[in-house]
Amino acid sequence: MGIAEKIKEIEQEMARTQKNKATEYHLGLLKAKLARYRAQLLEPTTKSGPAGTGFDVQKSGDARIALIGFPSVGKSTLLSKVTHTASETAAYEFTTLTAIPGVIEYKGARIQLLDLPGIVEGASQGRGRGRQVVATAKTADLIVIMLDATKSEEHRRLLEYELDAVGIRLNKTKPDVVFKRKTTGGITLNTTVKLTKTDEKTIRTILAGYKLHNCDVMIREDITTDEFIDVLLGNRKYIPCLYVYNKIDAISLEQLDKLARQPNSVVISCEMDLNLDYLIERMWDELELVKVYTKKRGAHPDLTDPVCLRKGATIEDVCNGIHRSLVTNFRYGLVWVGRLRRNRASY
Ligand SMILES: Nc1nc2c(ncn2[C@@H]2O[C@H](COP(=O)(O)OP(=O)(O)OP(=O)(O)O)[C@@H](O)[C@H]2O)c(=O)[nH]1
Ligand SMILES: [K+]
Ligand SMILES: [Mg+2]
Repeated sequence: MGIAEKIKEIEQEMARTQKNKATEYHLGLLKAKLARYRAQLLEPTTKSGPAGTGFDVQKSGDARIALIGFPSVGKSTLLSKVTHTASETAAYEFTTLTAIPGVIEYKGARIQLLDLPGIVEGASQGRGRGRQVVATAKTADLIVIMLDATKSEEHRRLLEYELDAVGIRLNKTKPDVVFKRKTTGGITLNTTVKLTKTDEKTIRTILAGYKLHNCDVMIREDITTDEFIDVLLGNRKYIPCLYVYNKIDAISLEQLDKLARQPNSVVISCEMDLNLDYLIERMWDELELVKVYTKKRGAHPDLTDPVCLRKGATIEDVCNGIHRSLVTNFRYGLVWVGRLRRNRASY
């Protein structure tokens, strides 16, 4: 049996199993097993080219946004509208066959927008382009899930599933759990909050399932069993996501209103140029870029040429943003903080 079939089997068993206190333990075991198989899926399998790696497009600019969606939702149309790059668009599916980078210039930042081939259900398990698309999504600072407003709402869930399967966690923060492996001493499990979504027994079962018999675990958040497995596997990517509904020119006002009210969602029409400026503004907000201006002693700062960095950037990142060699000779810096964005940069 291949890994894909094993995964399917476990998923079916999980679906069959009723969720209650008595089955929590069993479900925990299944989840651990499932996560292990999925991890295997991502490992290179053959000598002929590494499986699970993305398209070979250089990251450039201050941040990368990946366009993920079913075929023909209008990804290439969007790229052609908001960047100077033209990507082929057509009414047939799978028009785009590789990653096409374009650049959005906005508020002094250069943001790379990656047009990607459309994906369908099962992309994360396949060996072909779908796998490459989801692997590329993993390298993005923001994922735009693009949807056709005229099509089924189900598409959104299917795409989320495919991204989840390769370890991408959308619009989530890393669980607040400290996990340390040791060589002896058994398991020390501490919690600072009451666990309502999982319990100690399940946690211990999962640790045993991973043959982790010596470790320190400190749980500081009311996590789920899945989130605990994420911590153990450690290779999860926590990436912000915007849901973009295109082709609103083809739906009723009533439908439009419903879509627009969903969290993290933007409604647009590429064809009729509706809401595209607002989309760029929202993408910029989601990236939480911080602009750093450099200043010579006794002079005003140069406001024309900022160094753009992601939220959480350090002084070292600023140095590296200016020149690779700067950080080795760097002794101290003076920092003035202007208007802070929603989430502040830490220095
Ligand atoms: N009605 C309407 N049609 C649109 C809109 N945007 C794009 N389209 C049409 O949708 C079709 C597919 O557009 P593409 O940009 O090729 O879609 P894609 O997502 O890149 O497709 P693949 O590369 O095949 O995955 C084309 O016929 C476009 O003209 C829109 O806002 N409204
Ligand atoms: K198309
Ligand atoms: Mg395309």
